Parts: sequence; structure tokens; C-alpha cells
Amino acid sequence: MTIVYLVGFMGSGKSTIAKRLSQLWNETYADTDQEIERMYEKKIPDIFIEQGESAFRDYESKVLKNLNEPIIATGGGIVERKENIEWMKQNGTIIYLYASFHEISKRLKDDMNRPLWGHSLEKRKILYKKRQAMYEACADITVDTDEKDVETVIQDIMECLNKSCMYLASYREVIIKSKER
Ligand SMILES: Nc1ncnc2c1ncn2[C@@H]1O[C@H](COP(=O)(O)OP(=O)(O)OP(=O)(O)O)[C@@H](O)[C@H]1O
Ligand SMILES: O=C(O)C1=C[C@@H](O)[C@@H](O)[C@H](O)C1
Ligand SMILES: [Mg+2]
Repeated sequence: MTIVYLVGFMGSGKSTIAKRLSQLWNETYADTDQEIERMYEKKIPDIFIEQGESAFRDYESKVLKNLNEPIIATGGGIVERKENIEWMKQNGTIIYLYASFHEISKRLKDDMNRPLWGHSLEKRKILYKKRQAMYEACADITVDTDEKDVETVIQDIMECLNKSCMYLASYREVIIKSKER
């Protein structure tokens, strides 16, 4: 139980929150989307266009298993593969950043860098509903981010982690061990 995995729909704030947590905890973080773009030297929309979603999911699973930073922002579709959920469960704590469809729409507007957000409103809503059930099923902790600024979301995450004594104990151990090295 050493890694914090942030999951949630596109625009729920995984990348933003991972970066902020890493500053606060003075720990490194990784982002599966950024890592895919770095490793395969291609932008995500280009991977979708040239190789399709299935190839992207293969890259995503590979990248996830190669990361061991203490804080990891995942891509919105990480839950599409059961093996990814199992991996995260075995290696850390899964925090689901919840945001309503309305809130996500406000944040992303007509973002062009997320291929699956480029679909029709109806398709976006169907995907949102399907995914919501998937995030809920795998989450150890759920934090509602609606109408909360980044710092408030961070505070809520810290509170939840503090309540989760089991996690905190193991996390302290990791920090102590890494400082002894
Ligand atoms: N709590 C928040 N309140 C308002 N805006 C936010 C909040 N968190 C993130 N944002 C904004 O929403 C947008 C999307 O955030 P971010 O890229 O962190 O989402 P994500 O969950 O990583 O999405 P993806 O799954 O596509 O990688 C950014 O413009 C970011 O500044
Ligand atoms: O929700 C999704 O399936 C995606 C979310 C993004 O983070 C990227 O991983 C990509 O655009 C796919
Ligand atoms: Mg992101």
C-alpha cells in the first residue's frame, strides 16, 4: 500500500492534483498520459487517430506497470482494463476524484486534446455514466471535487488519508525508509 493512484473522468483534476500533492509532500509524481506521450513520442490524439484506442490502452497498461512514483495521475480510461484496476489495488490506494458531468463540461468546454471528449454530447454522457460506475467500484477513497478549488480538494484528500490510518501508517514507513536511504 505505497502508491496513491488518482482516478476519475477526464477533467476531474487528476493531473492538477497529483502535481500539487507532489509539491506538498515533497515527493515525485508521474502522469500516465504524459508518460505515454514521452515514451512513444506522440501526442495522445495522434495515437488515437493513427493507431486506435486499443493500441493506446496497450500503451497505458504498460506504462502503468512501469511507474512506481508515490503519486500517480492516471488517464480517465485506466479503468477500462481490469488488469489495471488489479494492479493499482495491489500496489496502492485508489482515490477517485468525483466531478459531476456539469462540472466536467464547465472545465473542459470543447477541449480538443481529449479524443473521447470530442464526441457528441450524447456519447459523452453515455461514457460518463459508464465510467462513473467503474470508478466507484474500484475506489478506496472518493473525494467530491464539484465547486471546490484545488486547495480545498487537497485538504479533503488529506483528511480522508488521515482517517485511513492503515494507509497513513504504511505511507509514513515509506517516507522514513526513503529518507534512510
Ligand atoms: N478543482 C478544480 N476546480 C476547477 N478547475 C479545475 C479543478 N481541478 C482541475 N481543474 C481544471 O480542469 C482542467 C482539467 O484538469 P486536469 O487536466 O487536471 O484533469 P485530468 O483529470 O487530469 O484529465 P484527463 O483524464 O483528461 O487527464 C484544467 O484546466 C484544470 O486547471
Ligand atoms: O477517458 C479517457 O479514456 C481518456 C482520458 C485522458 O486522460 C487520456 O488518457 C485519453 O484522452 C483517454
Ligand atoms: Mg490528466
